[in-house]
Amino acid sequence: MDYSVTPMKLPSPAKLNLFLHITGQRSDGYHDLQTLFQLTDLCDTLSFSTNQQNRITITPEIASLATTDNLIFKAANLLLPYRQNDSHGVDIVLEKQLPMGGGIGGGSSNAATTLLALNTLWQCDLPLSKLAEIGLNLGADVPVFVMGKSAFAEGVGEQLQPVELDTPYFLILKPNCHVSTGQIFTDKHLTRDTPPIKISHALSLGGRNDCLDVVLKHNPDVNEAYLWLKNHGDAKLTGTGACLFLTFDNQQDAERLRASTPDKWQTWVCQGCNLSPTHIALNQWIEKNKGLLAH
Ligand SMILES: C[C@](O)(CO)[C@H](O)COP(=O)(O)OP(=O)(O)OC[C@H]1O[C@@H](n2ccc(N)nc2=O)[C@H](O)[C@@H]1O
Ligand SMILES: Nc1ncnc2c1ncn2[C@@H]1O[C@H](COP(=O)(O)OP(=O)(O)OP(=O)(O)O)[C@@H](O)[C@H]1O
Repeated sequence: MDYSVTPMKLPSPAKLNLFLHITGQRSDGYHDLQTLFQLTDLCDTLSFSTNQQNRITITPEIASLATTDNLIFKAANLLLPYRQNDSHGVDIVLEKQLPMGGGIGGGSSNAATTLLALNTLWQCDLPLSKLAEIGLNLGADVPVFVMGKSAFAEGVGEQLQPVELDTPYFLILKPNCHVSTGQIFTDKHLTRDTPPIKISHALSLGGRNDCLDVVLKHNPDVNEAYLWLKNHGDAKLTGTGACLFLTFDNQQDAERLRASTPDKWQTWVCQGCNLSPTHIALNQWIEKNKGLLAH
């Protein structure tokens, strides 16, 4: 079976952590979290074409990131043992829009999109739960993108309960710095003892992020952007940053504030969604190519 005539083009969305509580630290050093993941329609795009040469390529290269370190490459390699059509490799074209290391999960999302695409193209036919388990080896945020639904998450982010959230608009702002997730999680002043809450409370919570104070302390640029955004509403940090966001009922208000944001910061306006754009596009591709898949 050669699918190369029908490249599969899939969006790879960003997530926001609407709140992030750290409820404890495990013996392996990792932290137990409770968080509300909202998927968004702000996306990278990945195009997958199978090849007969058994090679995995990614173009264009991401500057200062070796292909072997790219989570897309790692995800494809983790799926290789499950491939049913042995001679097939894949050529992947990445259109990157999501800022890297910004707390919106771009790398994790790219990995999840790759697992989902190749699960079909390589006819692995693994259930989503198995793909999520494989993806967890690449990062704590991969499972939510594999499962493809906005969700309340516990553990390190892998214990997921899908939720139906409002779908407001967001202004996302990226300060001009990179926040090291490892540095934030090793700071001795990090809040690590927030009492666990029940999912029934999670949807009505204000939206505190336990990493905020430590992130602001280490990163003056995030602090400056946070103070600016706070003048315009209930500014929040996603993940361990650096990205900050504000919520809006309508797109016009979000765009208006975006237009007045100082040029030195990158900004995006997007909308929350409950179902991942990746899954919607993948299902459409499968529907359209049913005939091919049946062979
Ligand atoms: C903060 C979140 O963005 C919330 O969605 C994620 O939990 C972060 O997930 P991630 O970027 O995939 O993080 P990883 O690359 O797995 O971890 C980077 C480092 O952060 C620390 N880390 C990460 C996640 C976690 N629950 N506890 C931790 O202590 C670990 O020292 C780890 O070595
Ligand atoms: N395809 C990829 N896209 C982006 N980053 C990648 C990719 N592959 C590997 N990486 C590496 O992973 C790091 C984290 O990327 P990512 O964009 O997921 O961070 P993040 O938004 O902070 O995620 P999180 O919220 O999960 O912490 C990057 O700094 C980069 O070195």
